[in-house]
Amino acid sequence: MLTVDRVTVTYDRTPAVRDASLEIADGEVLALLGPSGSGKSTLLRAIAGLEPATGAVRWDGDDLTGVPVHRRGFGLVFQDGQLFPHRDVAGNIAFGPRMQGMPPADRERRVAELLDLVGLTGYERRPVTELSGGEAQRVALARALAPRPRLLLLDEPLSGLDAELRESLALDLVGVLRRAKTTTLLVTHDQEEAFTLADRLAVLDEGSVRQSGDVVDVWRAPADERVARFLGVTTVLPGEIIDDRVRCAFGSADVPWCPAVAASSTGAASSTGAASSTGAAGSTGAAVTVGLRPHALRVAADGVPGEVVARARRRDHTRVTVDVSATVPEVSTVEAVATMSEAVRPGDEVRLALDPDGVAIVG
Ligand SMILES: Nc1ncnc2c1ncn2[C@@H]1O[C@H](COP(=O)(O)OP(=O)(O)OP(=O)(O)O)[C@@H](O)[C@H]1O
Repeated sequence: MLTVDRVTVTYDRTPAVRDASLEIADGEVLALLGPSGSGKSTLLRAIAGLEPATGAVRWDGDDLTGVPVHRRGFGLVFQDGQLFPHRDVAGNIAFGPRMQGMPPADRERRVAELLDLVGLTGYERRPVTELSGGEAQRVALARALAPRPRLLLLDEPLSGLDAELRESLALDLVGVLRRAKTTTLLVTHDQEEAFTLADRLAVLDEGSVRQSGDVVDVWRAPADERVARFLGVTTVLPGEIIDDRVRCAFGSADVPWCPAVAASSTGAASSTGAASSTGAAGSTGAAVTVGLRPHALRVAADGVPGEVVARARRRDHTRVTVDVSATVPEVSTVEAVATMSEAVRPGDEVRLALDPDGVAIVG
């Protein structure tokens, strides 16, 4: 298990990482997510031993302060793979095992095993200068995994690739990490990548870890508005928990996962009701802050009325900005979605229905 205990990294007296603490259990993938400049790479480099830091980095309780990079047993993959250009694919992958003193026949077997794992069987003799960007990143991953690191550190491993390749390689990477069962820290600024690959998330902002936890828990219950907005929430408004449901100006939704649901329960068994009825007699409403992602508000036949002020086509839906100030004065405009087939234009009157899937409870 990796333990990062109050790590601080300072450049020219300005802390780039402040008092950061996190843990990664064996076999788990943790995504370190945060905006550009939030300190993600700096923290990864401190864990690797590439950056002087205060605080402690421990593996299974052993303090690694003073342990040089190559003796930590960690594998590293950066954005641009950084393969050895003068070695072929096999030469790159066999490098770590050779340094560990593995005999040639075993090395050859290990190289073949890893090429199979990353889907590049038969690539042994290819010069790395002739690989595509995606192939090069696969080789970089195979090279990092070859010495069987106890921790894999991935710093934006897919961000140099185009969108389509990125998406397919992210799915491949999930398979590779699951099969290799390697404990992994993944640095990314891309939420989708974090969601595809990680078991847990840590959100870094201005050098501090704002929140960490199970991916879905953090997604549904961001710790504050800043984290919520970073995780795709575009509308924040007041709400109330009544029974198992959250109610806000756009309607109500089942949120059985919300801690405030348990807190507001009067103890009476409350089955998950069907309709958005008002609270049962005796139930008390607990005030909460509701966060809505664009897909929480869908253009529909019924719902809160508003006027479309902007529209942008996306790959699989249409994103609309809707002025709802006449009906929901606390939020003047909201981001919402329409299907591709709905011909929605600026100036159109639409209605917005609440989709529970895009609802978060903030704080
Ligand atoms: N070697 C350095 N010397 C001085 N300042 C640095 C150095 N490396 C990083 N910084 C500063 O530390 C802060 C955190 O940088 P870092 O690269 O860790 O952020 P990041 O979250 O990884 O960003 P990005 O997603 O853009 O890569 C930034 O303000 C950056 O300018």
